[in-house]
Amino acid sequence: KQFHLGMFEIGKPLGKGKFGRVYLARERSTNFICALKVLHKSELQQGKVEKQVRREIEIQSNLAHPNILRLYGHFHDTKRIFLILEYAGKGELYKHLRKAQRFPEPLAAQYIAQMASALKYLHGKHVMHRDIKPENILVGLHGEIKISDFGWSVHAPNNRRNTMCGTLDYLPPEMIKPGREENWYSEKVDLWSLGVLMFEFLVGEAPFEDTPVMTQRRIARGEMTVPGFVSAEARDLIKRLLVLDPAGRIPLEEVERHGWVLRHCVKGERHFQRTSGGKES
Ligand SMILES: COc1cccc(-c2nc(Nc3cc(C)[nH]n3)cc3ccccc23)c1
Repeated sequence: KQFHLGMFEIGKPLGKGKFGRVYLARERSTNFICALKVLHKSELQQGKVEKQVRREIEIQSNLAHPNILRLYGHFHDTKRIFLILEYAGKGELYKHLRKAQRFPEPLAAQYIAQMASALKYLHGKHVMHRDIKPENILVGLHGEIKISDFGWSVHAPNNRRNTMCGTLDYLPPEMIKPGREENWYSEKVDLWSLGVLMFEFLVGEAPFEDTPVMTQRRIARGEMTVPGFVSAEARDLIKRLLVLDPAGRIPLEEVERHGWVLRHCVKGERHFQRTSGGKES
């Protein structure tokens, strides 16, 4: 299907990410609501991220999962690239996390179950995200979460060296310590990040948060303490994800049937549950 700008009625700007602005949009012929991400080719060239954007488009357009933001299509004009993305009505998860400071365990467990389901789907296609963090997760109208921003995802294995920018908090030890780079590109990196995400949901800050040098050292040694208010079952799952040896991390199938997750998640639909007083799905 060929898309072009004239097909869309552009609505309010939703916000701007690192390399582009996002607008609410409606496709005229179908009245379909979506989010239009506008990237300026010049900015991408300066940031040397054209390849990353091409990869994001190639990977995300082939994915269809309720907890992964859909990329319906893309088009470009002389100056800009446009991504036609699924619209997630409740915006960025990290804003909800900051506002709430930390999530109640039942809500955190539902989010972790949805993440595990999405990661299982991704890993089944030999795609790993490699940049799981609250900033890259959006919230849909019914409270379901959607992984977005596949800029760092790759088809395993991949031997591109990636200059990391942004927070170190979510990096697994195998990407901190030099050597044995084949570990860099196993899907197990997403399991570590899932553990960091779970900790941040429950505690309100990342487990190894510190100065950059100290963060790297604490990650490499797996030095973190889980506060007392975190339940024993949640602590158990965090400890099974934040394992230095990638091979020792609990597999996603076991995350989904861990006591802490099962206790808070109703059987059946994993990608969303009504939490605010709605009927159980
Ligand atoms: C930096 O803040 C940004 C940046 C980009 C988008 C939002 C934002 N996005 C969405 N939904 C989206 C975004 C995409 C790609 N699909 N669905 C909803 C919101 C609601 C309130 C405020 C902000 C929102 C924020």
